[in-house]
Amino acid sequence: MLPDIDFTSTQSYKYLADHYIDIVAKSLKELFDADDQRFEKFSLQFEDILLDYSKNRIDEETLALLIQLAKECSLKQAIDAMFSGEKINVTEGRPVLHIALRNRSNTPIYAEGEDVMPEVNRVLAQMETFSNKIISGEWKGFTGKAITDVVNIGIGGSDLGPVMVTEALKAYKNHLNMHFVSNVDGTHITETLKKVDPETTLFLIASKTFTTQETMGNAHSARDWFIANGGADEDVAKHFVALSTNTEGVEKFGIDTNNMFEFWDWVGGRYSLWSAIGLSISLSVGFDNFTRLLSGAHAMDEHFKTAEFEQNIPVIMALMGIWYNNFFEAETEAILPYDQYMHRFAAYFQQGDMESNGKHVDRNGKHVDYQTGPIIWGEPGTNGQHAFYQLIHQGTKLIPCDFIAPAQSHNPLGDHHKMLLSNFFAQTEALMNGKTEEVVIEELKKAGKTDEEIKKIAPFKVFEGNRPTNSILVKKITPYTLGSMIAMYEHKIFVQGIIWNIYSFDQWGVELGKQLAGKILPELKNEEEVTSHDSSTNGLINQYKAWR
Ligand SMILES: O=P(O)(O)OC[C@H]1O[C@H](O)[C@H](O)[C@@H](O)[C@@H]1O
Repeated sequence: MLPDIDFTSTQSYKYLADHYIDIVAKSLKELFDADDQRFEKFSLQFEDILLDYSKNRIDEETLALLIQLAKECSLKQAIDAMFSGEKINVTEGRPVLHIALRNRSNTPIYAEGEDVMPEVNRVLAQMETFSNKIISGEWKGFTGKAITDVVNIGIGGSDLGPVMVTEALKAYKNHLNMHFVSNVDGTHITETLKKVDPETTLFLIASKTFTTQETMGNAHSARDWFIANGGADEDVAKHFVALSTNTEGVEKFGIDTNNMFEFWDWVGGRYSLWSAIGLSISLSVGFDNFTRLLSGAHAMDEHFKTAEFEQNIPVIMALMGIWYNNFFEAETEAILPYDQYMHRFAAYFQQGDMESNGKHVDRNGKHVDYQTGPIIWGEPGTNGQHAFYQLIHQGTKLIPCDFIAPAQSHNPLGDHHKMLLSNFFAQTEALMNGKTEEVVIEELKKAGKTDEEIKKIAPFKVFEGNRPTNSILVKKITPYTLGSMIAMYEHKIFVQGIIWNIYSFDQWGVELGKQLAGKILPELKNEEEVTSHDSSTNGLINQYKAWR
C-alpha cells in the first residue's frame, strides 16, 4: 500500500515554509562565502556519476528538513512497495515493475504471486538470439539478402526511449541503419520509406497496447508498401516483428506470434525501454551493450533502494525539485546535457516526468491545493546558450537547471571537449554568482565609456545570479552510465509523486483527445457540413473541408 499523506500538513512542511523565508533572503554567493565546505557537504558520487547539488538555494537545515519531509511522507515504505511488486498503479490495478526488467541479480520479483524473472529472462534470451541473427546477417529478407535497415514504428513510450538511447549510444553503433517513425502525419513514414529497400528492411511494430492509432496507421502503411514493392504475404514474417503486451492484437495485424517480443502490463509505456521495446537498442548497439544499459540501471535501483536518503541521489534530486516547485513556485525545470549524443534526453523525460506527475487529483481522488509536476524542457548545451539561456540568466522566472556533461568525449577532437566543458562549468558559475552593478561599471569604465553612457547601459548588463543548478558530471557516456542516469531520473519522478500524493503510473489525461479524434475522424470522411461541435470546432472543420 502506498502511504496517503498530505505533505503540506506535515511538521516538516511547516518548518520548511518558515525556513524558506530565511533562505530566500540569502544569495547563493552568500551561502558559499559563509561555508567553504559546501561542495563536500552537498555533492554525492555514485560509481562514475558525480552529482554536485551545492549550487542550490539550500543550507544544511534545508536539507535536513527536506529529508524529514521524505520520511514523514513514508517514502521508504513506498519504495519497498514498488520493489516488492505491490499494485501501486492503483487506478489501473497494476504493479510497477520496470525494475524487474533490469534485475541483473535475478532474485525473484513477484507480481500477483508469480515470479516475473523467468519470463523477463525468456524475452531477453529471445532478443539476444534475434539481435545476433540480424546483426550477423544470418537472418535473411525475402530475396535472401541480409537486413541493413531497421524501422521502429511506435509513439510515446514506444518511441522516445529507443530514439533517445540509440542516439545517446551512437558511438557504440554497428552497421545497421536505424529509423524511427512515430507521427501519424504521412510525411514521417513516407520520408522514411524513401530511404529504405523492402528487401533489406526490418520493421519493428512497437506498441504496448497494439491499438494506438498512430502506430497502427503507420504499421499498415508500411506493410502495404512492402507488399506493393515485391513482398508477398508469406514474406511479412521475415520483415515485420511486434513488440507488445497484446498477443491477440499482434495476431490480428498478421504478424506471426513467433515474431512477437512480449512484455507485460506491469511495465509502463514511458518506463518500457528496458523491455522488448528496447529491441531497436539491442539491434543498434548489440545485445551485450543492451545488457550493460540494464546493469547500469540495476545498480542505480540498488542504490535507490538501499542508500540512506542523505546519500541517495534520486531522493536528493527529487527533494531539490520539490523545494523549488512548492516553495519557490518554480514552474519549470530544464535538463541541459552538454553532450550532443544526448540530444533527445530532455524530450525523453518530458514524457517520463510530465506524463507521470502531471496530475491534479491526489490519491484520494481530491483536487490538490498545491503544485505537482513541473514543466520539463531542454536542449543540448551549448546550443541552448545561444537560444534561450538569456531568459534563464536575466528573465523573471526561476528555472532550476540540471547540467549534465561527460568528462570524457567519444570524439576527442582537438580542443572541442575542453571548449564544451568550459561552457558547462562557466554557465553554472555565472548563474550562481551573476554580475554585480559595480563589476559592470568597472568593466565599462575600462572600456572607456563616459559616466553618462555607463549610467544608461549598466542596468542591462547586470546579472542577479542566484539561479540554482545541479551539475551531473559523468566520467563517460557508456551504456552502463546512461542506464544509471535514466534510472536516476525515473526514481526522482517516483519520489516526487509519492510526496505529492499522486499516482505517477497512469496517464488518463491523454485519453480525452484520443476519444474526440475518434469521433471527428468519420466526420472528415464525407463532404457534409459539420454542426455537431461548438462554433469554433465546427468552423475549423468546415474550413478544412472547403480547402482540402
Ligand atoms: O505503446 P503504445 O500502447 O502504442 O502506447 C504509446 C503511448 O500512447 C499513449 O497515448 C500513452 O500516453 C503513452 O504512455 C504511451 O507510451
